[in-house]
Amino acid sequence: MKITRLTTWRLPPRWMFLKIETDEGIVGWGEPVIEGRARSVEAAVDELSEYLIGKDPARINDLWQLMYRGGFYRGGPILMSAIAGIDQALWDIKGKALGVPVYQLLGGLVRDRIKAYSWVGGDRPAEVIAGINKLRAIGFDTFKLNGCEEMGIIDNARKVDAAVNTVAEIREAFGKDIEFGLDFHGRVSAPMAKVLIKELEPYRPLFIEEPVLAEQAEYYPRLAAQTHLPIAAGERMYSRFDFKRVLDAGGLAILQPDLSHAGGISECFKIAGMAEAYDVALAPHCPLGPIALAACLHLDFVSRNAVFQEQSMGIHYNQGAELLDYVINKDDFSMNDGYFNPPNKPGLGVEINEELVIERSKNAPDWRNPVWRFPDGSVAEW
Ligand SMILES: O=C(O)[C@H](O)[C@@H](O)[C@@H](O)[C@H](O)CO
Ligand SMILES: [Mg+2]
Repeated sequence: MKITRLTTWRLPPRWMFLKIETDEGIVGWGEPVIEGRARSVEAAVDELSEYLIGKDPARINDLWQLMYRGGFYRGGPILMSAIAGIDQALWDIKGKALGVPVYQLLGGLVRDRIKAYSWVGGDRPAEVIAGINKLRAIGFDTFKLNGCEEMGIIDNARKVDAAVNTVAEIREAFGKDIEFGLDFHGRVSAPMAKVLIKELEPYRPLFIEEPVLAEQAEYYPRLAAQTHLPIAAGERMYSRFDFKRVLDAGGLAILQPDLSHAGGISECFKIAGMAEAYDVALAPHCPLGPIALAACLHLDFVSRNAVFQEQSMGIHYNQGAELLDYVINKDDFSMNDGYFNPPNKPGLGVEINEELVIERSKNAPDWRNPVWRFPDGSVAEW
């Protein structure tokens, strides 16, 4: 079999789908994208296609190494997201050619279902509580919300109290009937993370995500030493070589590689094994679309240390399209009691409505995240 063509479509809400065609008619789908830099990743996929056209798609390991090492420069969000989407599509082709779901090619099921969690948008306590109630009604009992709004490098007690108050009101409203992670979203400096985490301890959130930015990873062990709360990070790390440093340094209880940013299934499968060796849990990051989610699920179903799976149904970013809008076999992604079942169809198990993809790509938004500024005019982390 030979790869004949790679085609990308940027799509609402902020996704990009890749189709890889072969001379035997088998097609693979992937989701290479960096939210807000879709056109850069699209250009990277086009450049990498020079290594792929005419090659055997079954040789995923060799093609991965060629894309990663062949261009001298490597790593980072753009190149690793392009490689990630291509890798997903190659695994899709391999599974379809052999007539088995990708998880079978990675050793088979390690569990029968995987718990899902859902984002709850909004920053006012009342909005968050209303959002949780809506999602509980469809079976979720585990959530993630922003831990705070923008936070100055050294900020005041009122800002800290506002963040803590939202959490206090959630616990007040739901007690321990629900669990929630708090995503600091990299908005918080190391000094303020110490203060915020201390004040949040009594409310026992399930985890604190990106308490500081990945480029401040040396603070993860220091923050972990001061708190009992599990610390999670990984969406802005892009390869085994990024993750090996944080695993060696310690401090992270949960790794959150994104299968559309960290080199795809091949790379994240290795990262999952590295994490298990350090007794670190795996919770793949996935605020994106259905192909990215399917790739995560295949990894969840072969990784004993996978604990819960992010998915974007109802996420505040999905303006203009919802998680399963482009999927024909929607039922395969329905949840029971807040759990996903294994994707059992050959390949990734996602049947894409290509006609709709082509149609909706005609007016794809060029999504950008908001740029926040402090009252003094300086740029704040979003
Ligand atoms: O945990 C999450 O889902 C992420 O922090 C998410 O909010 C961001 O990755 C967002 O997609 C960036 O545009
Ligand atoms: Mg996050």
